[in-house]
Amino acid sequence: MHRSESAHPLRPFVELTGVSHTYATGGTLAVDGLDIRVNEGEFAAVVGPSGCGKSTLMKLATGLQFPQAGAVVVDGQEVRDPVKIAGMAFQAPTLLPWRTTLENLMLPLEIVEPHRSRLRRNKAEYVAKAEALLESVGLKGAGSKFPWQLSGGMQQRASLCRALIHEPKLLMLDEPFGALDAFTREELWCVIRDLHARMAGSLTVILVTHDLREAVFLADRIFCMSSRPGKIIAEREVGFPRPRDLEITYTPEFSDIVHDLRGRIAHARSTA
Ligand SMILES: Nc1ncnc2c1ncn2[C@@H]1O[C@H](COP(=O)(O)OP(=O)(O)OP(=O)(O)O)[C@@H](O)[C@H]1O
Repeated sequence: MHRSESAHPLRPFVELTGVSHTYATGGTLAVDGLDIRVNEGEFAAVVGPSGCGKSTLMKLATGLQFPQAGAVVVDGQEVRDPVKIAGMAFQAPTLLPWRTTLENLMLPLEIVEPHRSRLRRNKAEYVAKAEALLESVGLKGAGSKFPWQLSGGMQQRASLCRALIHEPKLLMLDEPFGALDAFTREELWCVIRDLHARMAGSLTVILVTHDLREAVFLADRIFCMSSRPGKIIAEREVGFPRPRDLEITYTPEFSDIVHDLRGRIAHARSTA
């Protein structure tokens, strides 16, 4: 069933209202009058010209930066500290080279409560969970390897597992597949599609990407940002039913949406 047909009413999960943020270093006004609302369980994508403030939006939504104006609310709470219910994955997988893959996955559990207090007593249970996650992304048996023994695509899969190990309600993906070749990237689209589907409406995802095909394949809703200072200039629902197959990326309907988004970003760039 497509999410918009769900029997449950949509609940806003991430809400930024009238948000403006200037970085202290350099005094850059990164976003101004930014309004965005992502509903619980939704897969949202954010696209826009380079440097328009997409990563800033992610930092504001997760409490890594705080706005000078406007409100940031996640899961009904105003954001005042780093958001612990969020998992994050970035373009660089940022795995620690001196830890095995499994030990890298366990890292959030050493920090985030209630897992932190439970970890020592329930180690075997957590290790089993980490191994099951690795298996679900095609990395069965890779837990004992060090990150430098894995390919870039494998490292990014492991990094996705690390972002999910503490069962976050919110997954923030900032260009996670940007450094990968086209085939590996498409493989990972399917991995993330399946991870999101398995969470059955309990995992909200926000994906920042330059790849418009990626946004249209994965997202329920796409937000398009203006040039800096960034704000949302267009919002579009993607109605393809789920589960989606890579074949949809070759349909005229798919190309029409990509084309429309491309036009909006080109226009935003030219009016900067
Ligand atoms: N920590 C920081 N300190 C100072 N300025 C920053 C910082 N982070 C970002 N900026 C500035 O804020 C603006 C928006 O940056 P941001 O990284 O949010 O854009 P982006 O849309 O994610 O960029 P890209 O598409 O190139 O990844 C840029 O001008 C950038 O130089």
